[in-house]
Amino acid sequence: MKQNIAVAIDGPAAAGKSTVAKIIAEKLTYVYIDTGAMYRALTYKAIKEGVSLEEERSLMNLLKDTTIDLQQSVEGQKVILDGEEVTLDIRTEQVTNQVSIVAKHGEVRHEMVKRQRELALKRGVVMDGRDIGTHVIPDAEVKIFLIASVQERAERRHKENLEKGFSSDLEKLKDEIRRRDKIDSEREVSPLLKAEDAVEIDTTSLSIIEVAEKILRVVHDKLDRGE
Ligand SMILES: Nc1ncnc2c1ncn2[C@@H]1O[C@H](COP(=O)(O)OP(=O)(O)O)[C@@H](O)[C@H]1O
Ligand SMILES: Nc1ccn([C@@H]2O[C@H](COP(=O)(O)OP(=O)(O)O)[C@@H](O)[C@H]2O)c(=O)n1
Repeated sequence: MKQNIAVAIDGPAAAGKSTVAKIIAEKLTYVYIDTGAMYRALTYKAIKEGVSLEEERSLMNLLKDTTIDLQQSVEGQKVILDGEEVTLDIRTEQVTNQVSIVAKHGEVRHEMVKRQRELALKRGVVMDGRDIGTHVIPDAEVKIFLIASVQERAERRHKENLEKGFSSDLEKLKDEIRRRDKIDSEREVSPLLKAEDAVEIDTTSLSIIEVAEKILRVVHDKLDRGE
């Protein structure tokens, strides 16, 4: 029976992917890989170095000299950019609102996908993003597509912001989520899409634990069948 499989979790912004991916990885003692953090890290560096986010060539020049490490720690996943921790820096509104522009570029995606596939090679991974089931690990044993209404997703982010002591505007969050979903879904290269063989879960009226339990059930069914 296969014990180390790949679990791919995709879906739009703030659907709950990273929250449940971390829980699933912990329960299975798998490695959690946040692919969004990789696009965010490149976006952060490009903004800091004044590189145009629209210019694919310049971004590729930057990316080829960039290391992005995802480290597991007791406090959660740390994102290390060129040896410096940027875990919190890549979550600012400025990065969030521009990351989808960087993620549109085909060559950037090609390089990121190459790095992500290397991380998934050994299996025993839970990877979340937008194109994991369709493109990064098309042969993932379990594929999940999480969705929730825009209202619910914006409310979740709003609550999260307020809890962190950040200022937050619900209407603005709704607009930003809609805008990012649109760019991610309409881009030419590996857009946000449910894989044909993915299990879709609408998390709008489900708790975090309920979502995690549903996914774990799919994983255990797969492991029990030994496929
Ligand atoms: N099922 C759920 N019910 C309520 N809140 C949730 C649920 N899933 C996630 N959240 C909260 O919503 C916010 C966004 O979740 P996150 O995992 O960051 O989404 P994503 O990785 O898809 O962008 C977080 O504050 C998280 O705690
Ligand atoms: N596999 C992935 C992961 C993220 N991304 C891009 O990176 C952005 C940030 O991803 P994220 O997972 O950190 O976003 P949140 O949903 O957590 O806000 C997305 O909006 C996409 O533009 C992508 O294109 N492909």
